[in-house]
Amino acid sequence: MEEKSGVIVIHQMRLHRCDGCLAACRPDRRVARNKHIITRSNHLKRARRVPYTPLKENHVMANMPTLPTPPDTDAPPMPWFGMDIGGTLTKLVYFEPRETNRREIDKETEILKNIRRYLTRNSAYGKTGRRDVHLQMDNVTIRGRRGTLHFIRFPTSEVGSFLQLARSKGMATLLNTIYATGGGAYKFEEDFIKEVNMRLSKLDELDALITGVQFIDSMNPHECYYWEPNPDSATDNDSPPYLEPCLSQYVRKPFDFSSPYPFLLVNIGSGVSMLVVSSPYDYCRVSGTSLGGGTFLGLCCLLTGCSSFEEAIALAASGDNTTVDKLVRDIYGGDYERFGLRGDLVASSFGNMCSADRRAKVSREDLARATLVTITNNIGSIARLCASNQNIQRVVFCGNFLRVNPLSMKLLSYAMSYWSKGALKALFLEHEGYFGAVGCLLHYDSKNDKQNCTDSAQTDR
Ligand SMILES: Nc1ncnc2c1ncn2[C@@H]1O[C@H](COP(=O)(O)OP(=O)(O)O)[C@@H](O)[C@H]1O
Ligand SMILES: CC(C)(COP(=O)(O)O)[C@@H](O)C(=O)NCCC(=O)O
Repeated sequence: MEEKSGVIVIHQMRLHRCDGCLAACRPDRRVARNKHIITRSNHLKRARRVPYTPLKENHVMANMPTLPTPPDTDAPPMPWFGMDIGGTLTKLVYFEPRETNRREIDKETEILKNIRRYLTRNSAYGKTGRRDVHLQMDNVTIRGRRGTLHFIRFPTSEVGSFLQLARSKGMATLLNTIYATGGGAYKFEEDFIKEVNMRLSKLDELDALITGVQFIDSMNPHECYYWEPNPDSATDNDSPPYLEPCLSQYVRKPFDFSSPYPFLLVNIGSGVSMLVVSSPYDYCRVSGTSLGGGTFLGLCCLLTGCSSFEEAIALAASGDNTTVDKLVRDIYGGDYERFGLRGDLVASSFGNMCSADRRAKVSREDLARATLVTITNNIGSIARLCASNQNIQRVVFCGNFLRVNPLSMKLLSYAMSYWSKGALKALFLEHEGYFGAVGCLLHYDSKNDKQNCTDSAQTDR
């Protein structure tokens, strides 16, 4: 750990970018492809910077007329997947090509057809797997192929069931390697080999995250957005920022993210990582906190007896944290004027729960709301400190904690703007928690398809 211009730097990592690792890489660059992939043993070392053409110049925006891109004839056979096995959720991104070329039609097996049909015709898989149909992206170009990205998630605790399903669908006969990231790519590596004879080619989760963010943003003009109080609504300046009268005034607006650098990327997954992204090819992790989405869900389950994230969010949406939290006015009887602390600000999260009387009266909804406000505000405070220490104005929040959670997004928007006196802007991304998996998909490499591996094994013999 070191201190740099007031910021505690815990793990400093530089984004590596090999010339060939991105989806739209040119065939003549592919020779250099795996040279710089960060492995487990070296991923904490600062990676060498390599020349790299920024994504925006390489990728075609979905809504713009494009010149036909010649298909990449060396590309691996379908199916193409990217996987992020996180602390709570596993994210799977599947690319479905729009057209199948003759070579593929000839080679397409019943197994591949069945897998395609199974993935794209369903939106639920077993009890817990879900396809986020609303996030589906049509007209995406990867390695010269046009197609659709499908976004699928399931709890990481169900990896075993996923492997059984993969085996029953015959996936291993088509693929022997999947690009994967997240802690689970290490933890479950052996299980993938044992259960389905599939190797995981592991990518660093923060590299994959940033690659995914840049790619999706370049493909989706509506990816980035922010929340702002509607100028037409009657402003209620007296309403505390964390209660409905204030929050209900916020409306969602698109943000033009075409010149984003530098920005702070705050990934709120089970835990939280904060990265300063200085250019398309340069980032470092400046901070993090263990109080993240996992903490919210864990505490909510303990305090309210709820059993899912959706239930916890629904409870929080109808609760009131002021019965649980001690406010400035509970301590001062009003504002703490000298330091500009309004009486309705939270002075001490859960501070009222020291009282047995108050505990006896508190509702599940109020406890859920206080948990959400506590976790969200803490992340907001750390993000704000990091951004101001680094002289950054744009703070981009992502991760599945923000899924179906406009309350936290509005709270973060309010906190960023209020505490920085309007200098900081909170931004959000539509594909919330899927960027790591997308980063993996973009790494898809012809070396790892079944055919090529078999060929090289034969050559070795
Ligand atoms: N269906 C869900 N089940 C569990 N947690 C969810 C769900 N949807 C959103 N979340 C929230 O998202 C967090 C996980 O976010 P994610 O970005 O997927 O991180 P990770 O990679 O650590 O799994 C959870 O801790 C929880 O707060
Ligand atoms: C270890 C992690 C990178 C794992 O990522 P996750 O599965 O939570 O998305 C993340 O949980 C994290 O950064 N935790 C905070 C550690 C800290 O800085 O205190």
